[in-house]
Amino acid sequence: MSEARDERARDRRAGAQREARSAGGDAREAGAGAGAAGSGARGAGSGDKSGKRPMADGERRLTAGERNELRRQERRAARRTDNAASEPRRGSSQRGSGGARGTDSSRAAGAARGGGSSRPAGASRSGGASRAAGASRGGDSPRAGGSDGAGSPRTPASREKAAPGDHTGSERKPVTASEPRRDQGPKRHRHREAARIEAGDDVYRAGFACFVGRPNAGKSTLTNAIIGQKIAITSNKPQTTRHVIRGILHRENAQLVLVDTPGLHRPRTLLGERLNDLVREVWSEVDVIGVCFPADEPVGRGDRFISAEMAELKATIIAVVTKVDLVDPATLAKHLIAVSELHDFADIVPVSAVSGHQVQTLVDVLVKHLPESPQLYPDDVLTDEPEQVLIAELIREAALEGVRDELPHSIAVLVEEMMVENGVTKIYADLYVERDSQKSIVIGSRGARLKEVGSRARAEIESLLGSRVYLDLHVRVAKEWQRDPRQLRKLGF
Ligand SMILES: Nc1nc2c(ncn2[C@@H]2O[C@H](COP(=O)(O)OP(=O)(O)OP(=O)(O)O)[C@@H](O)[C@H]2O)c(=O)[nH]1
Repeated sequence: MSEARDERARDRRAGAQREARSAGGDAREAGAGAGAAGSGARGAGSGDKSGKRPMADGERRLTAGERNELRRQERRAARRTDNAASEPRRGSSQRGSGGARGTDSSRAAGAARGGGSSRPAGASRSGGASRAAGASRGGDSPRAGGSDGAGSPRTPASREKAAPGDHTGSERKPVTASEPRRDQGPKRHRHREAARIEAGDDVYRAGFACFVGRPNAGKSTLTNAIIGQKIAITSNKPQTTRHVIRGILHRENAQLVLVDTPGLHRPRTLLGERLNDLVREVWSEVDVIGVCFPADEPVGRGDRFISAEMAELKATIIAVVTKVDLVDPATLAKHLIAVSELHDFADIVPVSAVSGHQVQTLVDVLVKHLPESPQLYPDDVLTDEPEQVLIAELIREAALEGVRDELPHSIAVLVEEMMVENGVTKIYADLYVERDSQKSIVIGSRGARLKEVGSRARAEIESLLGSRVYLDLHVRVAKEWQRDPRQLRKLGF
């Protein structure tokens, strides 16, 4: 099955390359035309309005698809080199070196979070809430499994199929959650063993976790709060997240790879279907899943649906009650009880990503359920996402500000070209919408809105890259791109 998936992925990549190559010519022509036609559609940069670097005879710029493929190949090669270099460190000796490695990065991440205290912000809510969660599990529910997955009556069919002894920590390689651990044969459910070992032991743990939940539940904000850097964009528009983005938290005795996924939703377009497929693929590959329930909204049908979907997964499932800063303790207590009745969660953790309340506690709980494993990523890596993707996302986030109705869903961004000149990173990006009317809204009167979007995005990109940025934004119409397989491929879906 994984071979078939490999093959499909190869086909997709080859198709995307072909697509990118053929689209490259059109895009350049269209760009030149639009540039000449109206400066209103360009904005945000400073100076150098003339456009891109002149090409030498016979020279051709790589398209975004080709550049991404090149980077992917480079990353794969780098990982292979890392694997080879770290081979002697695998196994038990890994733990000692992991200790020394983890300290600084995890301290840095904590500092960046601006608090990082494991003490909950509101004493009454914090201790109370997590006790309340425990109490409601133990008291109101007949299931008393606690956090030990081994005591749980739930036994997914997939677990039964797994062959014993097929996985040891020393076999693990630095892989991404979207690239399944194919080299390991059938998977065993390591989290049971992990949960059996008390937190705070001297075991090195590493693995993948993700947050799921209805759109707008606070998944991306929580991911950023845990990683300590903005790796995922957020907005108050549902279905903001469209990419699977991995953030890596380094601790002295653990490495937690958080996979930010789009919210599961009823798909209305081909894009929606693809995003849902992506989410389910991630679910089947991670070690721990935190189902997010926003505390300020009653438990509803969507929450019940998602909780039911969890039952068949191999991962350890915990509940995360988000946005607790928005409700009073009594409302929170009721909410915790309602959540505990949805599913036999291994743990229930109330948090606020905005105030930082219990974020560290949540990290402890996630790590507790990770398997014993060697380090998966090098020390200083916070995300394995290509810069271009992060930058495109920051531009999209800026463009989402202040737009409403269907427009947020119609916006897509592709970074066409990036280069560094005299210490300035020059970025040429296209912002796609689906209709001409949307194009006028995004550009605004005399280009004012686009300029604002550019300034906001540029500030965020400068903070990401740590360098001065020149940003050239170009608005294009790609009719009905959310329903068009060709356009979707071009835009990276
Ligand atoms: N007050 C408060 N607001 C929060 C908190 N966490 C998230 N939010 C807000 O809730 C909104 C949605 O947050 P996101 O992190 O984008 O939600 P998401 O679940 O990733 O959304 P999708 O991408 O649609 O799946 C944003 O406006 C956040 O600022 C929190 O702890 N407290």
